[in-house]
Amino acid sequence: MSVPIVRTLADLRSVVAGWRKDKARIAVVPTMGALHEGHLSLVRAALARADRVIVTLFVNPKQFNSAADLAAYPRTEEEDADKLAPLGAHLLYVPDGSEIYPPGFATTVSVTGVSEGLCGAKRPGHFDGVATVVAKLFLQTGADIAFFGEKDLQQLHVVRRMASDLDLPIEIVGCPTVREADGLALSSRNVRLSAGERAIAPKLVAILDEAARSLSAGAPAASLLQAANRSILAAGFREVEYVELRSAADLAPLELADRPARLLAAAWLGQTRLIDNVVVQPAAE
Ligand SMILES: Nc1ncnc2c1ncn2[C@@H]1O[C@H](COP(=O)(O)OP(=O)(O)OP(=O)(O)O)[C@@H](O)[C@H]1O
Ligand SMILES: CC(C)(CO)[C@@H](O)C(=O)[O-]
Ligand code: BAL
Repeated sequence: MSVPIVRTLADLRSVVAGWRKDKARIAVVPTMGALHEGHLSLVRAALARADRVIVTLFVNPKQFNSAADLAAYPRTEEEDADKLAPLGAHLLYVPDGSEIYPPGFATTVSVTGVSEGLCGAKRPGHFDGVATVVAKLFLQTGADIAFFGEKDLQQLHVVRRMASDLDLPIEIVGCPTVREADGLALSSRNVRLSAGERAIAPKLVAILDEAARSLSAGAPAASLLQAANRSILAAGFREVEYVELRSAADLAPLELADRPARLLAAAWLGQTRLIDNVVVQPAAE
């Protein structure tokens, strides 16, 4: 069994119209391909909540911050389709670039507030690119429910805000981060890590986990986050972009883990930028 692939909006709409006649509940799982177990976990979650699951594969130029990163982004469409088929995903939508950004395209969806800070501060325009393409994918698929990974936690919050602000009739579901046995969060860009870098990479989450435990024990964030920053550099990362404690509800900055929180970080390992985040249990009163 293979998964059917459609490349045009007209074909997508004709498939979806048939499903709608049957009153099917439709899910979408947006991706940029190079699928791994993290993506597949989203597809499984979608299959459990919907009658039909569309996986989208579009390497969105508007969300990249460098031409080199865009050019180097892994593209493995055939293998991706092979991975999806046994799961039972119903459709792979691989839009031609002109289906997403036709000539003259001039609209940007821009979410303020939650897009600012963290990755938003380091990747100017990134979340505008994400919000714009996700809005289009929601409208093109007409899905009832969409699945996103918590590995990209700020992205999940941006998408939730966008869907709510624009009254898009779609439920947004966040799914837990899938990790390698040593803790490293699965990510399509991990293939770029050298063997030496791969050995260092899981130290990011280990340092975050240890800091999260101290925060849950009531330690104030400021000095702890500085120490975590130094530990990440000492582990062999080249640069730390941020290590921040944020409220789990809305990603507002926190100085103490006095409510459910997340500890988020982004750091460069050689030429690869890794992001991760961990749950921080609130400190007891
Ligand atoms: N390890 C993971 N666990 C759960 N979901 C994940 C994981 N990695 C990615 N996802 C989710 O898969 C969806 C598509 O992400 P994307 O295609 O960008 O993959 P990626 O691995 O995050 O790649 P990269 O960050 O290198 O671009 C997003 O909702 C993302 O949060
Ligand atoms: C949501 C997304 C598919 C939009 O291009 C991308 O940002 C991603 O893969 O996380
Ligand atoms: N997973 C988020 C996509 C990006 O880094 O552009």
